[in-house]
Amino acid sequence: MSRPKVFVARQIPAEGLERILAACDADVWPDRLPPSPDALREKVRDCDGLVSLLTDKVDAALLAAAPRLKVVSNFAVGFNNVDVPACTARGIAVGNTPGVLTDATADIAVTLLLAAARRLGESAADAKAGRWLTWEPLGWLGRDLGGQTLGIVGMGRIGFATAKRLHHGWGMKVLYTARAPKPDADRELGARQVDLDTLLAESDFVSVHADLNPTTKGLFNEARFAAMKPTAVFVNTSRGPLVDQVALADALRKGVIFAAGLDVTDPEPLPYDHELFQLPNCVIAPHIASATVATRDAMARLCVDNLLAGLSGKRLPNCVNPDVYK
Ligand SMILES: NC(=O)C1=CN([C@@H]2O[C@H](COP(=O)(O)OP(=O)(O)OC[C@H]3O[C@@H](n4cnc5c(N)ncnc54)[C@H](OP(=O)(O)O)[C@@H]3O)[C@@H](O)[C@H]2O)C=CC1
Ligand SMILES: O=CC(=O)O
Repeated sequence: MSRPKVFVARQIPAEGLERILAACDADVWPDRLPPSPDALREKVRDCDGLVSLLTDKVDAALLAAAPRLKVVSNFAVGFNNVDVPACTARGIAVGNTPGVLTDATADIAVTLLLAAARRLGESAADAKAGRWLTWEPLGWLGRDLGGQTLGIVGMGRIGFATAKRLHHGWGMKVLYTARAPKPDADRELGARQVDLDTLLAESDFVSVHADLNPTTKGLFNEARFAAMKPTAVFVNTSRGPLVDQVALADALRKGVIFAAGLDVTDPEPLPYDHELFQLPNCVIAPHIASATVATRDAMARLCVDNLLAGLSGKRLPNCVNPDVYK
């Protein structure tokens, strides 16, 4: 029997790649930069399976070019790069990698929150550039976390893990928005579900963890930043398009909010001359929240489990479109 044909859209950790190569006829994109849409379409033409990354758009045009495709295994928990309804309509199962990156991502949310609150990016840059003149009582004053109010927008896995760290570690009070109540968060953290207006008005720190979907796209606009405290710190580790970046830059420049920490932007990479990079009260990481050795290994395991299950006609262990089995 012939082996399934698979395109792997980038190098992934070796353990995962070895399992794919052992079971499939696999073509692995060798470059550091992603394949262009045209190259991706060409590569999947006769493939049964695709390992995609969040930088690869899996849309109707791609699916039309891949008549044999049975499974798309996304190497990420977020799957906004995949047109899931189009995959379902074609009977293509879509997999993602939830859970194994929750802790690493929550760690970066807390890191950015601290860095923004304590002006770490700005002060470290000043020190490196020769602007560390002396110890100053009024130099680089930031904001304390202890006992402050944290607003979690999207109390899913990563939102909960972030809230746990900040509640248990810094005694923060937790407010959250969610589409359904989260009894675990209420019980374990004494968290309170509120509407977004209340969260923005009452929170000292706002951390965004909702996935990118039609209800969250552009959620953080001029009015939402204006509704926050002038002392507020805003953190986004979810997806760039949840934020209107012109409005964010304005809010940071005018002191509408105190500071921001971002792991995600729109576009990615953010051009190095973008205004957000020029603002001293904005800390930007290049989408590194899941970037630990152990986390990327674990993501590779889940991703390959999904791929191999889909190729053999089995239910994916982590399937984002279970309707495909109806
Ligand atoms: N920076 C990085 O490297 C990483 C980024 N991410 C991003 O983080 C996101 C979250 O991941 P994860 O926590 O595992 O996913 P989850 O699905 O567990 O959490 C997302 C939560 O957002 C909620 N939500 C969706 N829309 C809204 C809304 N309009 N208002 C309030 N809440 C809403 C969902 O509610 P409901 O329960 O009702 O669906 C869900 O609870 C990913 O989708 C991805 O975009 C993830 C990993 C790494
Ligand atoms: O952004 C990363 C993800 O896994 O989603």
